[in-house]
Amino acid sequence: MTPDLMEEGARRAQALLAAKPQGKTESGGRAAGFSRPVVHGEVDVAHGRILYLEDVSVSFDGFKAINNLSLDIAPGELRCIIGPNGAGKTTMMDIITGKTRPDAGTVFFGSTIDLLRYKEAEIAGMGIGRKFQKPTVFEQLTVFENLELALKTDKGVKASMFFRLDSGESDRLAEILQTIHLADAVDRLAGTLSHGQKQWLEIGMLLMQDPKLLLLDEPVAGMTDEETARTAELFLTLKGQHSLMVVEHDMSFIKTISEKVTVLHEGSVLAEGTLEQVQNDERVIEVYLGR
Ligand SMILES: Nc1ncnc2c1ncn2[C@@H]1O[C@H](COP(=O)(O)OP(=O)(O)OP(=O)(O)O)[C@@H](O)[C@H]1O
Repeated sequence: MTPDLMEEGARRAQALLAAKPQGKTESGGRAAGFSRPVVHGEVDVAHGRILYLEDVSVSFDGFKAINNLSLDIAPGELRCIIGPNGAGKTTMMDIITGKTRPDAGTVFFGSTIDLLRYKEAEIAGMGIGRKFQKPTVFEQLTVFENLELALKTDKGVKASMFFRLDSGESDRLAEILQTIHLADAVDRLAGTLSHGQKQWLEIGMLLMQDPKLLLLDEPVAGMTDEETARTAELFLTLKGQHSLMVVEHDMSFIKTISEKVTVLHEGSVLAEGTLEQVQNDERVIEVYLGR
């Protein structure tokens, strides 16, 4: 989530809390920003690509963090991105989401939307959802309220306080609760959830906005084995309905979910293929897997 969206979401959560008498809660000092204008338009995927990067480069103080990077993702694909520390994985996501502007190259959403012409919040509104490594949920709100908050469009704080879900939205919320394995925890304060459950809740908040493309940064870091297995299940459910780009270091998790894996190294694609293919690639073994 972008910083401005985080602030906006936090403002709304505060307004909701002020309207709802309750005991003291800990927020953990974090705030997510899921209430933002959802400007869903059609994304033209007729050419078989929902995301397309070509010859993208960016330098920080003369250091090329992304170096002529070209990559594309098919609609409904679940793509895993791996690579050593500093390979440029986060920077690539920053470029896709408009947080970082590249010095050169092309970044398209579908075949007609030039993402480099849009700001971070606009890109989020087009249906590109991003999940950072640490969970950012509103800890002092319930699971239900977090999901509800994620649906509220940019109606201003007052309007959002009186926001009511229509029946279609209620159905969607119930469906997402099942998908993220939190149907039994709907009334629990998010702050009382386990780390894995918070991660799922945040994914649920993104899903409430029906993103076309989800970027997920190390989603299973810090999870128990059981939570990791459930997250794999979750991603396999989401694949097809959404396109997913998952950055992970956990190879057994990748093995469970992956079809195509892209290996980044020094800001470029080093190898691409099935996990087995990239694991047997000498260059990959040298720079990453064999270390
Ligand atoms: N804003 C910045 N200013 C200077 N250097 C940066 C900046 N952002 C990234 N870098 C550098 O660019 C390189 C790529 O960083 P990036 O965080 O994208 O790698 P990564 O593949 O996500 O690594 P990790 O697996 O450790 O998260 C690193 O050498 C990093 O230090």
